Amino acid sequence: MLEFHISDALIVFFIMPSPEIIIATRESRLALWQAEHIQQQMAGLYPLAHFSLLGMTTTGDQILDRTLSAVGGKGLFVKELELAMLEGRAHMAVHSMKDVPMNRPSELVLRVAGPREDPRDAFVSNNHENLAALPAGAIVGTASLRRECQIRARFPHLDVRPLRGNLDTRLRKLDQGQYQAIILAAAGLRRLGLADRIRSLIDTEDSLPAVGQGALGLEFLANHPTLGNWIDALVDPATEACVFAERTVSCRLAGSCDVPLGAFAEAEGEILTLRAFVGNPAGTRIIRACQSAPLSQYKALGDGVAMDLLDQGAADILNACRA
Ligand SMILES: NCc1[nH]cc(CCC(=O)O)c1CC(=O)O
Repeated sequence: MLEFHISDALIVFFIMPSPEIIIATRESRLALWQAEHIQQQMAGLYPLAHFSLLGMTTTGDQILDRTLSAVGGKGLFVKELELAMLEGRAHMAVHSMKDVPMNRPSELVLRVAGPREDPRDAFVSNNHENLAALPAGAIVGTASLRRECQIRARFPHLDVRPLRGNLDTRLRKLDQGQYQAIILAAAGLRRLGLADRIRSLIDTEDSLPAVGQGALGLEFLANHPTLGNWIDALVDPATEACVFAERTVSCRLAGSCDVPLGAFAEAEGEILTLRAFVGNPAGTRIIRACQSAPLSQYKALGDGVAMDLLDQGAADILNACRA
C-alpha cells in the first residue's frame, strides 16, 4: 500500500510537468512588493507549481513629465500587463485595484485578493501634523483630482499642486522642500515599510478613498485550466464585494474618464454600506450619496448609488470634466 503511494508521488514529480505560472508585474518597488506577496502566498498553497515574476516597465512608468490623464489615463499601468497575458508571455498579473480601468479585455478575469490594506489617504509632511495645521498658501502635492477636490473644498486657503512619480520619487520631492505636505495612499506606504512617514491618517469622511484603494487585484487568463480555482483561495468575498460595488459606481458615472470621484464600501457582517461623491477639481461643487444593501447585492448597490448621484446632477459635473 505504502509503495503504491510513493510511486504515485514519483509519477507526479517526474512525469507530469510541474505547472509554470508567470506573474506579470510593474517594476516599481510597490508593484514588486505586491507581486511577490501574491507569489509567496500561491507558492505556499500550491507547492507543486512554480511561480515566477515577469517585471515590465509600462508606458505609465516612463511618462514622468506630463499629467497622466493627458497621455491616456492611469489604465496605462495595467494595459501592458494585460497585453503580456493576451500574447501568452504571462498567465496572470497583480495590480493595485485602484489602477485597474473599467474597460478590460473579455479574455481576462479580475478578482480581488484580501484582506484589504488601510484604504485611507495619509497626510505626509516633515513639519506639520495634518491639513488643518497648514498655514495659508502652503503647497500640498497630490496626483489625484479626487484628493485635490476634497482638499480644496475644505481648505480653500491651501495651494494644491500636481505631484507625479512613484512613491520614492514623491517622498523625495517632499523632502527637497518642493511641497509642505503631500497626500499618499496609506496602503502603499505601509506595504513598503514607510508607515513612519505618515503624520496622520485622513478620516474617510474628509477624504473619501478612491475606488479600490488598498486592495490588490489579480487578473488572469479566463481559459487557464487551473488558475481560476487557485486564485479563488486568495479572494476575500467581503473585500471583493466592496471593491466591485465601488467599481460599479465608477463604471456608471465616469467610465475610464479621469474625474474627481471617490467611492468606498465597508462590510459589516452581511451588510455593505457604500459612500460615493463626485465633484469638480476646484472643490466648489460636491455631490454625495450613501446606501446600504446585503453583500450579495453589491452590483445593485453600486447602481443605486450611481443613480442617486445622477439624480442630484452628477452628469453636469462629469460633462464639465470631459470638456
Ligand atoms: N496611483 C498610484 C497608486 N496606486 C496604488 C497606490 C497605493 C496602494 C493602493 O492604494 O492600493 C498608489 C499610490 C498612491 O496613491 O499614493
